[in-house]
Amino acid sequence: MSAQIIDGKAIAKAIREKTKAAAARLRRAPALAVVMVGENPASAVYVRNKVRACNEVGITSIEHRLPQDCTDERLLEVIKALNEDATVDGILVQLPLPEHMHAGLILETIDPNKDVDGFHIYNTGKLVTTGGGFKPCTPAGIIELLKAIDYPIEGKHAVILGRSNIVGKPLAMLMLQENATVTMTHSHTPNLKHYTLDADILVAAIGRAKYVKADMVKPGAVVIDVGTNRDENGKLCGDVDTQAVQEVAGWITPVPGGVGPMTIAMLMHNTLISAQKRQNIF
Ligand SMILES: NC(=O)C1=CN([C@@H]2O[C@H](COP(=O)(O)OP(=O)(O)OC[C@H]3O[C@@H](n4cnc5c(N)ncnc54)[C@H](OP(=O)(O)O)[C@@H]3O)[C@@H](O)[C@H]2O)C=CC1
Ligand SMILES: Nc1nc(=O)c2c([nH]1)NC[C@@H]1CN(c3ccc(C(=O)N[C@@H](CCC(=O)O)C(=O)O)cc3)C=[N+]21
Ligand SMILES: [Mg+2]
Repeated sequence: MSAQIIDGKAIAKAIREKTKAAAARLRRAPALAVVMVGENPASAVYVRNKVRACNEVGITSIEHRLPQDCTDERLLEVIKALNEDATVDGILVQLPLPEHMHAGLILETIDPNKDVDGFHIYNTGKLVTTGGGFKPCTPAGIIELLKAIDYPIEGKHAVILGRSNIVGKPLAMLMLQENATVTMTHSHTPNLKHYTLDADILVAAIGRAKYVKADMVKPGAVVIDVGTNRDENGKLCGDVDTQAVQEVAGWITPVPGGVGPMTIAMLMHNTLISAQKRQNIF
């Protein structure tokens, strides 16, 4: 048996095209401010990909680069100015921030109505209660991938490896909304395999290269690989041992070309929604 590959690149492209068409109907192009502090090389790649997507979709991108030794106060000034700038629809502060800064505090100063990452506690609160806020891009992109392959989430057992605030936890909430039965696991979970072998949908978001092996996966399962790691040869790889697992799984996302492009497509989508709201489209 060999899994079908979920083509995140193609699905993301379709979302960007829809976003582009809708953005062109606005009075003013949506604008996204991307703030990057320091010189993290991985962050630089993602920021470049985000700016490229903005250009393609017709979103104005505003890049702010601050030095590694930037203070919380300086970054807060930049965010305050962006909050007050009526032409800015989305604000994204690239994570991780340097060690000496207080990321939690900083994220709470972004105007929740411009928080297109969906990381502010206001949007987190909406996510767990009524819905309607900005949904974090990676989890939202994963739900879109499952919809694109017409996979019925309702009643399925979704097992999530990793409980970060940006992937694992918000994804659990979205899966619950879709009526999955959700199991969250983390580094203190004993006998992980016990859970993964029962998963209809297995999501790996732990940051460990090729950690998920074929003997951990139920035959026919949908395997979603969020990991963005480097293998022993410095090559980009996921949290899943793709080559082995694709012999067991029913569906699998590749790295690159799976979840990563969806994260960026959903960021474009969220920025569009923000601009539409600001321009009273709905
Ligand atoms: N493609 C994309 O768009 C994105 C990719 N990523 C990638 O996804 C990966 C995860 O990132 P992120 O969500 O930020 O996670 P973090 O690095 O913040 O946290 C990792 C999580 O995995 C858990 N964990 C670590 N080892 C194990 C293990 N052996 N078994 C079970 N759980 C484990 C940790 O548990 P504990 O809480 O107990 O420490 C923690 O909850 C990274 O590779 C990152 O680069 C991230 C965001 C977007
Ligand atoms: N405020 C904030 N928001 C984020 O959304 C955010 C963040 N900080 N910090 C880091 C993580 C990680 N992340 C990725 C985005 C795109 C790819 C992506 O495009 N991946 C490509 C490959 C890219 C490459 O070649 O390295 C792919 O999988 O095909 C990966 C990872 C967003 N994150
Ligand atoms: Mg990917």
